[in-house]
Amino acid sequence: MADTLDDDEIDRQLPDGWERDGDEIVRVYPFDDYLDGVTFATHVGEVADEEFHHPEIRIRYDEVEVRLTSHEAGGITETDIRLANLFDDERA
Ligand SMILES: C[C@H](O)[C@H](O)[C@H]1CNC2=NC(N)=NC(=O)C2=N1
Repeated sequence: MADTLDDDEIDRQLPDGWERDGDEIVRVYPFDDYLDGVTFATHVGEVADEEFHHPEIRIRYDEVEVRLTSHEAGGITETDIRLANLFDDERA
């Protein structure tokens, strides 16, 4: 099981655009078109399933919110940081 990161490690490793919210990291991705957000959410889901590490995804009419935490570890781990970067690549 992965070890959780401490506060300093999280602050140092959090990718640009992501914020910490308790035991989760979160990013909101804006979209002009609702279906572009839906497509992005699908790509996030595909990456998550490939990596077997699953975020919470909330699709709103003009944005998609993605939340990551490592449930089994009980906090934020390197896996969450890695997935955050992978999701950002899907947006690029
Ligand atoms: C049983 C447990 O859900 C699985 O081992 C995997 C699936 N996806 C997961 N996703 C996340 N975010 N955290 C986990 O600990 C996790 N565990």
